[in-house]
Amino acid sequence: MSPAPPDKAFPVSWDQFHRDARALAWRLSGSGPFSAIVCITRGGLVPAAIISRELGIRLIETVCIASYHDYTTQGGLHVLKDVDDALAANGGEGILVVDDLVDTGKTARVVRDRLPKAHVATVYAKPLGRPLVDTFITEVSQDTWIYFPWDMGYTFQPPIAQGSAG
Ligand SMILES: O=P(O)(O)OC[C@H]1O[C@H](OP(=O)(O)OP(=O)(O)O)[C@H](O)[C@@H]1O
Ligand code: HPA
Ligand SMILES: [Mg+2]
Repeated sequence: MSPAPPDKAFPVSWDQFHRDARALAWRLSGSGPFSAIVCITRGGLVPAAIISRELGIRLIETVCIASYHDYTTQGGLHVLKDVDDALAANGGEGILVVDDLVDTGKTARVVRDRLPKAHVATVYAKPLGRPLVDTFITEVSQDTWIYFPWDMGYTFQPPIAQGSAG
């Protein structure tokens, strides 16, 4: 049986995401210099674009990992594309790994095992995954689902008095 979906919702607008990703870049500006970004697709693509612009990092590599196949349910972890061997050669020293969030930490663990000396950064973090990241901006509880702007659209909201869940 699938685990219950998280109780709470944390919707993030494009404006909010841009602010939070830029705040992450500010925080990271004291930790570099970084020679390249390794972005965990797909979710890491958006913060990686913002951070690369802010920190002037133009060498961007991807590691392509998928595990949430059915909305909020995590399945087996699939590494669809690994990091380039040349970048991983010295354990990832001087490399910045970027993702949108860390939840259980399973995705970040795979990348850490591959790049043990890299600096791992996410915009959002949940408690189980938090030990796997070096830098993040906002923590939400484990029973919260983060709704990213690229996953959402505008829909009618019933008034609170008519039983809107909020
Ligand atoms: O800490 P974890 O429990 O491993 O979860 C975090 C990962 O889950 C999501 O990716 P997903 O597998 O949904 O793929 P996507 O980035 O292509 O949406 C998210 O973008 C992180 O990469
Ligand atoms: O809270 C989340 N939101 C979106 N994608 C995710 N992938 C793992 N956890 C989450
Ligand atoms: Mg992802």
